[in-house]
Amino acid sequence: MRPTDNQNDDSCEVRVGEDTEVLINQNVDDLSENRSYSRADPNSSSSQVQSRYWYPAMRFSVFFRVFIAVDSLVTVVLWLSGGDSEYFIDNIEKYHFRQSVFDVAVISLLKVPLYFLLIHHLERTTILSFDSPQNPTESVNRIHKQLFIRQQKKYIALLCILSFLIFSFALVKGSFILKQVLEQDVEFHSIHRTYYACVIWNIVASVACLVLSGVSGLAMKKLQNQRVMRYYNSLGQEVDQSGKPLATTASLYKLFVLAKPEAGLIVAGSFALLVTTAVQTIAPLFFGRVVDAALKSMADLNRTVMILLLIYLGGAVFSLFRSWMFTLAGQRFVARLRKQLFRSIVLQEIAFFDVNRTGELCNRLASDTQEVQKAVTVNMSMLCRYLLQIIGSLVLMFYLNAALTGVLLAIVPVVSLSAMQYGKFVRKIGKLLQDRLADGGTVAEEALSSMRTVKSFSGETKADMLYSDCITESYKIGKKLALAQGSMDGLFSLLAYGAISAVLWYGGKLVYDNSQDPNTGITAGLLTSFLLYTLQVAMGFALLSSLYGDFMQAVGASVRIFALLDRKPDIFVPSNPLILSSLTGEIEFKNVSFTYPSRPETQVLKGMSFRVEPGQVVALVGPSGGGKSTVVSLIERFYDPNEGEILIGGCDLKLLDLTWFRQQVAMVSQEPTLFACSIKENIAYGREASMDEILEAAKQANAHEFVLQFEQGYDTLVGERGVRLSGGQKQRIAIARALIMNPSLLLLDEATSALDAESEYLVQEAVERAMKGRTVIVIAHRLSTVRSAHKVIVIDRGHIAEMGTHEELLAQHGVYKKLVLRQLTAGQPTRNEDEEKPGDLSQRSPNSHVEPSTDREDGNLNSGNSYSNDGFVFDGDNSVDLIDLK
Ligand SMILES: Nc1ncnc2c1ncn2[C@@H]1O[C@H](COP(=O)(O)OP(=O)(O)OP(=O)(O)O)[C@@H](O)[C@H]1O
Repeated sequence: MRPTDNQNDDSCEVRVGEDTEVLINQNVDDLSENRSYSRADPNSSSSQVQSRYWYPAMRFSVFFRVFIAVDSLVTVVLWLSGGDSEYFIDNIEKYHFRQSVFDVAVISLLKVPLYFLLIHHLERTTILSFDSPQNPTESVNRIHKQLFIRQQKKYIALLCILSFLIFSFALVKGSFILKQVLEQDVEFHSIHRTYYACVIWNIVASVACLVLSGVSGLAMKKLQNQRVMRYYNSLGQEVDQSGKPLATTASLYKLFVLAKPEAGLIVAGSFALLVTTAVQTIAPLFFGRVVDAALKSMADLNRTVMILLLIYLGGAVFSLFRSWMFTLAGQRFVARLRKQLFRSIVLQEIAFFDVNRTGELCNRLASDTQEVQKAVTVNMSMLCRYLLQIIGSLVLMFYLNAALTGVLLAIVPVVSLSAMQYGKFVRKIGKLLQDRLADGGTVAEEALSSMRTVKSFSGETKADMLYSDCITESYKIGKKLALAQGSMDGLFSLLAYGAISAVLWYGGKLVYDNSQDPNTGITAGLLTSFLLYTLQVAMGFALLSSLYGDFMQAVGASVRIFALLDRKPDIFVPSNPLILSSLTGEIEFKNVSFTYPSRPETQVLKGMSFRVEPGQVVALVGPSGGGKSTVVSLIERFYDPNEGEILIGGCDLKLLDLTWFRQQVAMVSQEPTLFACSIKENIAYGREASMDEILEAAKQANAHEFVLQFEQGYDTLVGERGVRLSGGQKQRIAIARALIMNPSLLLLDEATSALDAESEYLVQEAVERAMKGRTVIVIAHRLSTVRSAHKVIVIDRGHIAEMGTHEELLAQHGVYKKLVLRQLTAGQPTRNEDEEKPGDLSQRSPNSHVEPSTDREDGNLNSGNSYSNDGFVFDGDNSVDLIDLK
């Protein structure tokens, strides 16, 4: 951590509590609670880290303020609830010190702002008087410290005086009233009992305030130990001291904020829900009435059943409406959430995809979003419904028979506590199950998307076993979940039926009492209603308990969703990105070092420096794993270097507008990936293009001929990753895709894959055409490419081993010469010549050594001669027999 910048503006930001932010303006230059410094790594977007002190929400000043607010509320409620309105008005109009508490209420209302103000200033001056151990150079100077301490004392004194005055008043008033009560003064009319309570409460509260004011000085000192330093990057994300974003926490509240746009639908659904719940709550009452009516007369029975039917009809209409609104809200919510989540994922930096598996990310999009959707809509509606149903039923049960309800309620706490424990348990097992299922999903995704590789290695059984293992694991957890759920369901049933039996017994006794004496006990109809309510309450509790589990699962899913949603791409974005007037293709690597974030212990590039002039063709060669592709990835700015600079046209690549820059650059890789759409759409992937432009690009890339041979021409679908095209065809479409961008800088990873001679010739010709008039950086595998390059850079283990033209490097008798010799010695004709291809400047297999062919010495590797494709080695410093070219 390197402090660089003391924010010497006139404001000092002090974050107080979790969600309280206090901005204090002051004219003290050298004091700041809000400091910023740069991280050692300047490449991250979060390199500018700000630190702030946070004070806990549960602290003295908050407690004091809450107490004052509660005190005032209690006093006012006691005052307002004292007697009828006439008595109340009398107390104000004919105010009497010993008969009225009007003065107490007014004082308690007035003291709220006074206390709040004093407590606020006391806390503020205390905070300002603290030194900062984080940065002693920014500590408060002595004069200011004294000043703040003096102010702090002044506020404590004011608090004590205020509390003392209020206490004295309360005590005097209380004493007067007590004296009159004790002396049984004839002139004293006994006041309403809530007024007595008000006076007593006032005395107790004022004593408490006096004590709190007295200890406020001590409590304020504790603030210094309670404060916590928190760090934020320039995006406002909380980070640790090294600048890494902290894991996101999720809460149900955050989830509901996410569902805000659906508030209208949810409110409409909730209204319908209220009506349906009311219907369900009233219905049992009518069941009882039906029983009693049946015992009276047919007319009574018909009328009661008709009313019941009408009530049910209304309930059904609103039930339809409720279900429609909530389902619609859920669908809208999940669609939006998935879009947001996908956007957030695709915006992440490439390093993120090095460590996060595709299958897992797809799972977040599919199943986690589903869980969350269920929680905020369906589960939420069920929660409200069952809660209302339980409350409504209980109220009606009290109304029907309080004693019977008491019997039932004795069992409720046991059920609720078990439900909570059950929810926790289910949440834990549910999360495990989700994780295992996600693993299974990833394995399946991997296998299915690489079906050709799986089949060519006869890997069906292996893939099958891998997937089976994952599913078996999830099944084992599922078994536990089933047992837990089953046993808990059994326990709940036992409790519910136990409650019903108890109610039945006691209710039966009351019905029996009623049959003996109609003035006692209850009727059979009332018992029926009561039993139905009991069932309703028991069912409500049972369903609520399962909802708790669902909510907890949703919280688990939302933690993962928010971690993705809130994640800011860890790539530096300049506040004013630059767009150059033109991209000449001039590139300079200045002492660039790089380590992949996913493998921090291995430095891949070590202080690499080179220049590429505009219009040059630069070939990167070297042993496998040396770092050639990494150089290309850094130029594409998939990653930022850890040290050094990459200059594009003299400007730091990090300062350029990334979207603009990438539009000027095109990449053709060895094994290009096409998208599962038409050829036309694949060629125009980088930008909107007319059909003429597409045709022109395809012609340039030698693709036009073969595309026309397809029945559907440019509308032919290429299949997933272009699987319906041959290797050479895919490469030519990829070249067309690059050409249509008319890039100033072309990045090429020359194909080494086995193409037939004709196809290879066509690809090579297209590549050569594409290279004309552009700056090109090519990871070269062919001698012909290297020979025609303006500059050859030999990269070995992250260093530039050699640099120069082909001829210069050959003259050096170094790594490059070895490399060329290996290629030349690699072209041993094999028995099955038709299937084999020319050598490769960066292949590995330690194979044969043969006499160089004349064609190859000429650099003409595309003559149609066939050589062993893997007959060439360069693997670090492996020694091989060298044939001196001379
Ligand atoms: N995404 C990645 N995460 C971690 N390490 C990586 C990543 N990509 C490459 N590496 C490692 O970086 C080193 C250089 O790899 P790079 O692909 O740049 O070599 P290369 O010279 O292009 O090799 P090849 O010619 O075989 O393609 C290798 O050790 C490789 O394992």
